[in-house]
Amino acid sequence: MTTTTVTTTVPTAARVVDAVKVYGTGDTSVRALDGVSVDFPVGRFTAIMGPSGSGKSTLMHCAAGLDTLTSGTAHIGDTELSSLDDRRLTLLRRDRVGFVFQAFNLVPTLTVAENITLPLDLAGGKGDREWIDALIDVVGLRDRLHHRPGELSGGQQQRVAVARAFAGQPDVVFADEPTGNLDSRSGEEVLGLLGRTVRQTSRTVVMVTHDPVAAAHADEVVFLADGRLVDRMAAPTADKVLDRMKAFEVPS
Ligand SMILES: Nc1ncnc2c1ncn2[C@@H]1O[C@H](COP(=O)(O)OP(=O)(O)OP(=O)(O)O)[C@@H](O)[C@H]1O
Repeated sequence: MTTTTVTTTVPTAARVVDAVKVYGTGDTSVRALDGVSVDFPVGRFTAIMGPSGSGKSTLMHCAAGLDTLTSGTAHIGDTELSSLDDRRLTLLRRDRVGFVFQAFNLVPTLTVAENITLPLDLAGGKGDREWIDALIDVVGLRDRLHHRPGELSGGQQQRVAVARAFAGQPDVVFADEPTGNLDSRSGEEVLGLLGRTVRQTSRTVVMVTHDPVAAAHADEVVFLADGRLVDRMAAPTADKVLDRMKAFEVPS
């Protein structure tokens, strides 16, 4: 009798391989990433954690094509980013990547509805109206569609930013400290929303955070220290993440 081993591999929405990023030259150079290989699977919510200066933002920026690696490769789906010229990289960021930043970055003169569809309007397309309609319900903003950002709470504004990030059905949404400007209750709402959007729509989120409570909303946490990937934790809880972070503080 023969046995067949079936291995199922989850496709990756984004990944970096042997990523090195050096800022500056000579004595003052900083090795912000020192040989990181990490993949962000499709349909998962991954948090990146680590002490201040460990390379979290650098990793996110390089993985998202906002910055370039010194060596190694960064991929969105099957596309290797360094193979793209500036124009194609801009199109890839526009069409296949969504962003949520700490500062909500909404356009104050546009309504909620207009802010959500802004990237699609700038791209000259209409997007998938059914998807956007469903998204408005996921983020709970149907009764605010004609309001302007200034008429919304911080948490509501970040929910608009989340809807905008997902509007074009990107391969991956990168969120950089998305709850950094929010009180804990609004932060919880936005994190719950990110988690729900991933689970209900099989989208992919990669989030940089300092906060163990925020990281606990993710499916998995990857830990950086001194520009290296040092650990991964599935099914995180705030306590487990906090314990792991405390270990970084122990002098070696
Ligand atoms: N543009 C830059 N020029 C020079 N050094 C930089 C630059 N950006 C980041 N660095 C350095 O690279 C290292 C990693 O920085 P990075 O911002 O990626 O870390 P981080 O983990 O996101 O930090 P934090 O949690 O404090 O935001 C740090 O030593 C930082 O000082």
